[in-house]
Amino acid sequence: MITEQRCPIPENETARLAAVHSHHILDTEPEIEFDALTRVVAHAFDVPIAVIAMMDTDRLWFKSKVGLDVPQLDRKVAFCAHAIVAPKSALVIPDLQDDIRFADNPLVTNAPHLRFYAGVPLVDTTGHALGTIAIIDVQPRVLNHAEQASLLDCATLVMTALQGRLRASVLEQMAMTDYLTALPNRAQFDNALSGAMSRAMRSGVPFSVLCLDLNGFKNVNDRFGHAAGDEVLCEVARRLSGQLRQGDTLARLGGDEFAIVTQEGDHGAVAVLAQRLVASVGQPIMLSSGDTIHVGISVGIAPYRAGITSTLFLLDQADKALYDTKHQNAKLV
Ligand SMILES: Nc1nc2c(ncn2[C@@H]2O[C@H](COP(=O)(O)OP(=O)(O)OP(=O)(O)O)[C@@H](O)[C@H]2O)c(=O)[nH]1
Repeated sequence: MITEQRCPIPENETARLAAVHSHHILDTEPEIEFDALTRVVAHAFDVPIAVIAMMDTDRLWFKSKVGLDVPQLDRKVAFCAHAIVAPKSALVIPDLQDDIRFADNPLVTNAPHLRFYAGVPLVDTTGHALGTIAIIDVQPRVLNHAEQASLLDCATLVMTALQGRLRASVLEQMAMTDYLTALPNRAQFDNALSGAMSRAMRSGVPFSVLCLDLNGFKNVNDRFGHAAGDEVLCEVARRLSGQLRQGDTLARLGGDEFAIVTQEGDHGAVAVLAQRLVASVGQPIMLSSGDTIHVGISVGIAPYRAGITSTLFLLDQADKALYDTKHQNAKLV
């Protein structure tokens, strides 16, 4: 008879899950620092199975594993579900058959007939247990104090690697983001443009590049101050974003210059988009001081054509078109 399996849920489960997800590690590819550690642990403790696992909503997902050939387990049958409810200590079960919580667990009663489990919670700086590092055997075992201390040290090493990974991704995100508007910056725009160019050359997916520059922005700074100028740049960023479709990339290249990679390739359709962008930026902008100001924006368009292989060339074409537009607008004033 198969009994229904239940598992305890930590009190702070919502915050714990948010902490797990903040690491963006679930379903990622294997990484050498975690795989090396599970190999060392399996060897040092002389166990057939060692895992580094993250507890998701209803599954235990293995970031790294030795001796197991499944990518994840149902949370209800995972021993780790019991380990994470007590984040400050190791959970050591010398014989799973002798423990009422696990004696009817299908991993114990059926193949692979597990008998021993020791797991140390992986606790982040806010005290949330993200998962465990665990050793598992098909025979009962005893883990002495020195061995438990070693497994605790291994958990510290895993957390050090996880925090390093998180720091690297935060830094990478910062390096790709404009600090004022939170739009992609020039570096991220270049990546998006290269991606669009590769897709267009490989499978003919069309796209266009737009360069945009505010008109008379210097006056805003001069009349209302730099902080007001910053407010205008943020509002312009919001308005431009509001006109775009998912998959388009809007970036602030610097100062009052913006650029867009749009998946639209038809010149007529892109011209209509440009008109919408100009109209939306041209609406009055209310500053937090209560002042209302008007700024305009000029747009230059360069659609991708077969035979173009350089992103710089395309950007240059859009830039030239922008300055033609600026020149014409200036003559009209
Ligand atoms: N407030 C603010 N101003 C900035 C920022 N970066 C650049 N600027 C200012 O933006 C202005 C850009 O200069 P211009 O391109 O000549 O401004 P413009 O008056 O729009 O000139 P045209 O494009 O010829 O109409 C300069 O005064 C810069 O000091 C920023 O982050 N915040």
